[in-house]
Amino acid sequence: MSDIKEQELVEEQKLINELVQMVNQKEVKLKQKNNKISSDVLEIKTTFWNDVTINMDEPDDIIETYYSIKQQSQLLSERERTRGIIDKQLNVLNRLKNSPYFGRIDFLEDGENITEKIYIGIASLMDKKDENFLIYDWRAPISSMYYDYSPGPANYETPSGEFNGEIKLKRQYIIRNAKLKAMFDTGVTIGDEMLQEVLANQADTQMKSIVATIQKEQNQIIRNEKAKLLVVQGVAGSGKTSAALQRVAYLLYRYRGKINSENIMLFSPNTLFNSYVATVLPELGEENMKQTTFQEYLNSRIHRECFLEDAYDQMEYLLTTQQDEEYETRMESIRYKASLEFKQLIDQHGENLKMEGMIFQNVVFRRKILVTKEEIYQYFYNIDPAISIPNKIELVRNWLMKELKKSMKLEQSEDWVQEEIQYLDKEDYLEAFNTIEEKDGFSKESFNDFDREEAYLAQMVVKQRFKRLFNSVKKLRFVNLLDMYKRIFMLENNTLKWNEISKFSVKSLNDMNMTYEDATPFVYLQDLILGRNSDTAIRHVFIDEAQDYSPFQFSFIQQLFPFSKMTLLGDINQAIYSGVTNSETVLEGTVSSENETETIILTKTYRSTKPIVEFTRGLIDNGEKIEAFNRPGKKPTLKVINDFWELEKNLIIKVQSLQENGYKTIAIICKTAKESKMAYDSLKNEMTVRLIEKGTLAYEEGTLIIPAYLAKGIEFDAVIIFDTSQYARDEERKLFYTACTRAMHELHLFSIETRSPLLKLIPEDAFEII
Ligand SMILES: Nc1ncnc2c1ncn2[C@@H]1O[C@H](COP(=O)(O)OP(=O)(O)OP(=O)(O)O)[C@@H](O)[C@H]1O
Repeated sequence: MSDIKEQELVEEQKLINELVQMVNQKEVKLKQKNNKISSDVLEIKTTFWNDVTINMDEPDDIIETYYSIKQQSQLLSERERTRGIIDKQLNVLNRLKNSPYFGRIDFLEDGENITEKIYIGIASLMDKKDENFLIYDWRAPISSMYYDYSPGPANYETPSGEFNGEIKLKRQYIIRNAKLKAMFDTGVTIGDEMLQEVLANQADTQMKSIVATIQKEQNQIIRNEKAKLLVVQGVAGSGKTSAALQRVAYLLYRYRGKINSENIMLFSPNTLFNSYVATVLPELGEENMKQTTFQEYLNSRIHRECFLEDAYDQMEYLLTTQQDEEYETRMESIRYKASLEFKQLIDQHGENLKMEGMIFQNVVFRRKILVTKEEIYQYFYNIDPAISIPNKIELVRNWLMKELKKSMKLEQSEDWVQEEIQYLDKEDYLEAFNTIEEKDGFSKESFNDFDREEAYLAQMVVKQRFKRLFNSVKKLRFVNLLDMYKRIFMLENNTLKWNEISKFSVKSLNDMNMTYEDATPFVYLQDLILGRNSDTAIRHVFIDEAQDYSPFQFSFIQQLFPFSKMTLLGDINQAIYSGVTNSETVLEGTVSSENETETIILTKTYRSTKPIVEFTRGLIDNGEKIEAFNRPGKKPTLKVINDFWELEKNLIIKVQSLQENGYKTIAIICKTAKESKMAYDSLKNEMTVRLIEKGTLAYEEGTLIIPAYLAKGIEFDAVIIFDTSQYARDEERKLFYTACTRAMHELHLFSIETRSPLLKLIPEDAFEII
């Protein structure tokens, strides 16, 4: 490093020290404020009832009491809220102490003669008087130039207008524990050196934030404010998930006061992924958005109708049951149920139901039909046809509740009630006695009292027994949704193989099995009939791994969040479901027809070393378009062995050598859960290894065995493909690609007897045969 740089290093370190000192001072002040608030909170809590005037004598007094309590509790919650904000600020200061900034641009604004040094960090820091920025938050408008421009002319937009000027210098820093470790002056993009440094690190069981090295095209995703629907199509490892999470942080900053983390929802591929990304936002001083998987959502909406197959079991079926005689029909069925045509058919069914065809269930109590389904049908269709189906259902419910109350009265004189009364506890009798006494006192004629007590007990017994029935009417269980869903398969339809699809669907529903492909259409019909369950509080929905959503599912999600903007992130080459079934995904065509849609394409990949990218790109169409980040590494290896036992031996040796090389997260990726379990059973006594299954919530460092479809979205230092010969069909190419692209530093493939025919797609010199 030149002398000037040495001098600059000294100056930068001096600045860091000053900033840390400033942060320390702010921290002390904030802590004092926090202590004061904590003692306030404690005091309010201990004196709460002393400071409240309670007087219940007159209505006016009651109102006054109410307001007095309300005032005190508001005071308490306001203090607690402030304490929460301070805790968050302390958390951010703590991070700034470790690394106050990571970037700098020297910007000369047009018309000015002083070049301003703009330091950029994970949060803003003001000077003592709170007048000037010492550090700018990476999300501030001015910071956008750091990501968008190289030295030279540049501009940035603020709500009050555009500012032009020139970037004289762009610099990046690596600061750890307040010590400057490295510093780079960068050119066109956020420097290669810095990225090299970051990407050479080991994979983590938790994703990291990328704010210091966001690339220009990723920045476009993060800061996009205009698109109602933003579609990001990016190759494996191009930073889609990273961009999504930094975008959440950006939106929380940009719309502070208007939206908070509760107004943002992320649909992620599985629960393992949820925990993988959980630390990114807190690392940036923000709270996590709401997060769910589509599967969890469906589970919450389908209660007791059927046994619901999940997406993972569907995948297992698709990958392991090709010889099943119904396999082809099911494929057709999956394809059709993914389409918007099927949605239209359900809409048509919904229209028909306005005039006829609703199916109800008898309301039954102790095997006695209280209201027949025909009576409910009559009542339903006697209501004004102009009223919507959900509103009519509401009216039916109210009517049924009244009918139940009538039946409850009649039931009290039935013999079974008398019988049950005899088995009541002493406590129940006492309760009856007390209630009657409290109500209007006992009379002198004890005989009459006895009758009253009996009547009360009868009422109590019947009420108790009717509770479940009331509850089920309240929950609209009298509507037979499942049968109405089955009816759809009796409608006329020109779809190819409709008869076969219908027969197959009805058969499995009759067996009380609901396939995954039926789940969304079923919930959609349910919403048409019972009323839509939309979430109007959500302002922004993110769908990661969007390639695995069908057009039907996407359209359904859009209706669930009517006031929300959407960001879809996906990679058509990782469309493992549609790859196997050849069904449409939302990323193909459907979304581009939406209004106010913007599409951003990412072709550069950051996860894997260059040799790994050169190997994996062979597996996909147009793979040559993928740009690898120039990170050196070893070529992937392939070893073909004779049998399972030899494979076991080889795996043990391979894992050992990877561990010796210092790799901490090593994944043995299998094609299915079945294969994973088999691999686990054979290896668990030979090494420390963990099996990842569909319900696994988190994983730790070490060696794990995982089915390819659960490894989606996450990454590992080294990946071992258990047996490539299992990926024999072209339909499994995307799954194979997804599995191989999980590797950051090393990729090793094994095959029993023969190698996968898919390997023919890869140039021989892209891997080493050992
Ligand atoms: N600008 C960046 N700076 C540093 N690291 C980055 C950057 N962009 C992406 N990465 C890293 O590249 C890896 C892949 O990123 P990410 O998981 O977000 O990609 P993805 O497109 O969602 O991948 P996939 O579709 O394969 O799941 C991560 O380790 C991430 O930290």
